[in-house]
Amino acid sequence: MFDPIQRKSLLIISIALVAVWHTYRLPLLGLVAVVLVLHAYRQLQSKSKTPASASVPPSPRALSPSPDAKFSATESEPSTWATKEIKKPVPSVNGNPPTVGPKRVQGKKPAKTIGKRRESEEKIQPITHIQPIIFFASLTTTTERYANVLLEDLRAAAQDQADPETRASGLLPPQIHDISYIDFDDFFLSVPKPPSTSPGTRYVYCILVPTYNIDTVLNTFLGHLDETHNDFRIDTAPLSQLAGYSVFGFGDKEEWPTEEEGFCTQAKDIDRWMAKLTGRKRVYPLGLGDVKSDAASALKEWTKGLQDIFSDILKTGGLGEGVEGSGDAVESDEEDFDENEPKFQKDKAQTMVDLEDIKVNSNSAAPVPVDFTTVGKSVVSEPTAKEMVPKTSPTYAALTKQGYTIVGSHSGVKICRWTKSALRGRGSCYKFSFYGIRSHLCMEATPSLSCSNKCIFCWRHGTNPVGTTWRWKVDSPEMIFNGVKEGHYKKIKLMRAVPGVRAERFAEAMRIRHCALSLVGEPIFYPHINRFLDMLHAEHISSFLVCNAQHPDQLEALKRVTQLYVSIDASDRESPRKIDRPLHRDFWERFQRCLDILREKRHVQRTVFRLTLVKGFNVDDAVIGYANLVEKALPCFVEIKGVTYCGTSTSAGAGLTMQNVPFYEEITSFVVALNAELERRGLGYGIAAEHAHSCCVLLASDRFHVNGKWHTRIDYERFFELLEREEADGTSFTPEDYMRETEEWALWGRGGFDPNDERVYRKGRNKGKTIGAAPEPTASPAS
Ligand SMILES: Cc1cc2nc3c(=O)[nH]c(=O)nc-3n(C[C@H](O)[C@H](O)[C@H](O)COP(=O)(O)O)c2cc1C
Ligand code: SF4
Repeated sequence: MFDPIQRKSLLIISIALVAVWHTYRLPLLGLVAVVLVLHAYRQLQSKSKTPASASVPPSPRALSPSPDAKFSATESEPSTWATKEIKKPVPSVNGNPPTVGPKRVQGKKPAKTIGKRRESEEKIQPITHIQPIIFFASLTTTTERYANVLLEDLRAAAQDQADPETRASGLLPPQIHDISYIDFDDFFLSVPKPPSTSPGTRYVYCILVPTYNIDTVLNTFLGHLDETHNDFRIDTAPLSQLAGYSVFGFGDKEEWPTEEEGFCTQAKDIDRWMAKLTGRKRVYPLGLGDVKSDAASALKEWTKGLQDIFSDILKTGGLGEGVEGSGDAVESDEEDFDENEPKFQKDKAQTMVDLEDIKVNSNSAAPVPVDFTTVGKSVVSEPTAKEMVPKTSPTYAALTKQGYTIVGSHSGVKICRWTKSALRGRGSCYKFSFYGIRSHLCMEATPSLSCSNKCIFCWRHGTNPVGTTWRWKVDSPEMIFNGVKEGHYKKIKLMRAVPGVRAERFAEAMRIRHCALSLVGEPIFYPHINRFLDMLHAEHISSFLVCNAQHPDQLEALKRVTQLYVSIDASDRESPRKIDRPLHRDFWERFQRCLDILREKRHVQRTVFRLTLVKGFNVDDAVIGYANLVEKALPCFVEIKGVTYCGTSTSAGAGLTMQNVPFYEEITSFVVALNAELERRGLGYGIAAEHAHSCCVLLASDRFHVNGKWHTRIDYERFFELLEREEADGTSFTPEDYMRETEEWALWGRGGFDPNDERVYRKGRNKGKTIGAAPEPTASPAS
């Protein structure tokens, strides 16, 4: 067959192959083994998926006779997209809806990227129309009745917008569905597609439900939501294409007085599941109505809030950034949106820059130093003056990172943790117990981020500018006033998506009632503070102004405020050096002059000493010293509060640790001793109220003890009436003219927690120890 030459060639090739084999056989065998193992592994894996899918919990509707799922998880085509007629509920034996079937998920497993794809689709397709869809469940027709009221209201709102000019966008007439008669998969497994003629239409689910502690369709519905979220084959947020959702619950407070006892629990659960399924698209907070009292009015308010949000969405094309809520059905109520949590602390060391430390470019015109403590009333901003907090400065970055909204160049606003707490029905700050300030109606702001002290316990220290003179550009009070309000409302609006926010409180919060001028810095540092106060009062916003007793001229010139505070952190000349670390060399003289001014003002303004006790610094043997100060200024009130530990390097550098935070028992012992000393001197004070949660106690002058009762609260409307009368005809008034009786629960010995609020204990805290326990080691001083 082969000639000798060919045979020889073949032999050489064979020998060469054998040689190659011997050289490379080990790596080759290894490669083959790896390929075989990988193949076997894949086979095994695909087999093991079958039992896993079988382990998905059976649908609660598994016994239902109608198994026709209309949509697969990847394709959603509504079968009945026209408004459905409401069918009368047909009572069922076990409450299960007769028409709904087991969830059938067809096709491939939708990858989690579907959500992302949808998001990108959303971006491409701007929202032009909002289509509200009302879902309700009702066994004894109450909720159905209210659902029809909502239907009419939304229909009227859509009608109002039916202007030919605005037809290109707007609110569409609502649709309504009885939860008992829909196929859940049509609406709660995926979102109906917008009509092809109007691809910018997006749906908002408005869900109205009662609560039943017996088995009803609501259990089935909740089961579906749970199952949809937990079905591994379905995107965890398959309803994220909605423009949003909101839930309103009806319950009976006579039988289930509190949420802990079961009031509206199923509405709360549905709200949480919907947060998960929509990817946290709660457009408006959960509304709750008691069918025996306020259901109609609460629903009206909720409806109005919804309509406002619809307008916002149509204007802005979406929900905005929102405040993240976990939406976790179980855990979300545990969330703490405390921006003041020490989570920022670790970055502080890097961002600690005092404005004084920032070098001014030597080529630029240096700001003209104006000694603000001697400056005349009409301050004109130097054209060459620098901005106090320029947008490019590290101070700006640090403050905004901490949640401040910087307004103009030297003012700021921030919503405090108590405002958030009150929005969630969890209690207000101590100023509610003592003076009736409801925290969700309170704006915390300052027209001057600069301060003339460097207090060791100021948790903002290092991020706020300091200085003894105003040498910056001055913004107009109008600009500051409008800016802080806008900043505040924007922050409040972001709270609407936070789990647990109450619809009624959210609605109330959209009208500021109080302004705590105490955020950071020194408000009377601002040259136009009086004009700023006029603006607050003109809108019936009460003013609580805190100053640090370092600016006597400004204090003297200050017009009426609702309540005037002076921070007192030391009882003798030496302590302030260690605690407040004032920048003024004549700080003690300034302080003494401020006390004299306060004494003069005490029959015109409500004057308050705020004592912050720092164990080891200003508590021991300080009672006599503080009593001397009280005797000098005779303030209307003395607030005594334990320092809150902030853990900054500044405080640590000053030797402040958790050991310096006094226990509540230590505060109360101090208060009792101070009170005894004031009594011994015949000054006429008594212990009026307490807020144990904030480690705060209130001593009050007997002027506010009338007919055997403390009157530490404020009648705000009366204050504004008197103020307007004074402005009109010069009739002066005194602090006693607008006092109100203190609530029983706030009195000394009662703890000071409003029984109408929900008490939330942090994990691991002993409920029984709250009164008399150490304060939370957070960096959030109630201002
Ligand atoms: C058997 C029964 C159980 C109820 N359970 C609760 C409950 O746990 N929590 C609650 O807030 N209200 C509860 N309610 C009150 C109803 O939620 C309330 O009456 C509601 O308006 C009923 O709405 P509907 O007429 O639309 O069915 C219950 C009522 C009944 C009759
Ligand atoms: S802590 Fe201060 S800012 Fe916050 S609610 Fe109370 S008074 Fe207002």
